Amino acid sequence: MNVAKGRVLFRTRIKFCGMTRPGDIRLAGELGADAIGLIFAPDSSRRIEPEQARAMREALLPMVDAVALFMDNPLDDVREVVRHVRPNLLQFHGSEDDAFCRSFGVPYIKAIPMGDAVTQSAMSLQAKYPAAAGFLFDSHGAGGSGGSGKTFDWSRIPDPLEKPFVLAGGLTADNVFDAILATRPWGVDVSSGIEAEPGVKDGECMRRFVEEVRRADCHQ
Ligand SMILES: O=C(O)c1ccccc1NCC(=O)[C@H](O)[C@H](O)COP(=O)(O)O
Repeated sequence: MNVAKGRVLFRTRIKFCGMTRPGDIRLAGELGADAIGLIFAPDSSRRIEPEQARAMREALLPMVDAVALFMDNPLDDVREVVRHVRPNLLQFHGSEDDAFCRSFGVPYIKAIPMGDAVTQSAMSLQAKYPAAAGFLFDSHGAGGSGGSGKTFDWSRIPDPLEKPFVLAGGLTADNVFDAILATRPWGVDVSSGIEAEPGVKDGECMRRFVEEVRRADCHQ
């Protein structure tokens, strides 16, 4: 049991992002991932179309969430995905404001860029996104894409946060143990670190990643 900053954390959630193949989605569930990310950001090399996503959603095992990821997509894009894919959670990675993100009637998390010299305080983030279910701290700079495979300085994560946060950016089986002990996140998110190539996941990397998260959770 991890107690960090007065919070009792029993299990670090795992999101495998940038899934493009049904077999990878099924394996993610079998290995113990809590969520899979489907990317609809216009310029992503991992982008899929709503029709593909709908079929892939059927590969999801019970009790595994589908997260739909957007980056300044038009309103109708998001509406189409919400209607046809029925995601459990939305992730907004661009300049979307709280009113836009909350308007779809689905819980959302907001990606926060940590690649710039200055980051926002916990208080300002919570004031800016009052309806967010949580934040995802990632290594991109303002306006940048995710899925970079690069880490950021984990000591810069705003604290104290009232909302749960997910740590992302360059995580792998080789650094996720240290990342969890350093930041005690609600969850961890990975894309490049479990891939053979963009969008093509590697089962052994996925398995090792989950194993290392579990090892961190058992660490006193
Ligand atoms: O992954 C992408 O291709 C992507 C493109 C544009 C906006 C966001 C994107 N991904 C966001 C994610 O949540 C990634 O999982 C996150 O950035 C971590 O990626 P990685 O550093 O490759 O593990």
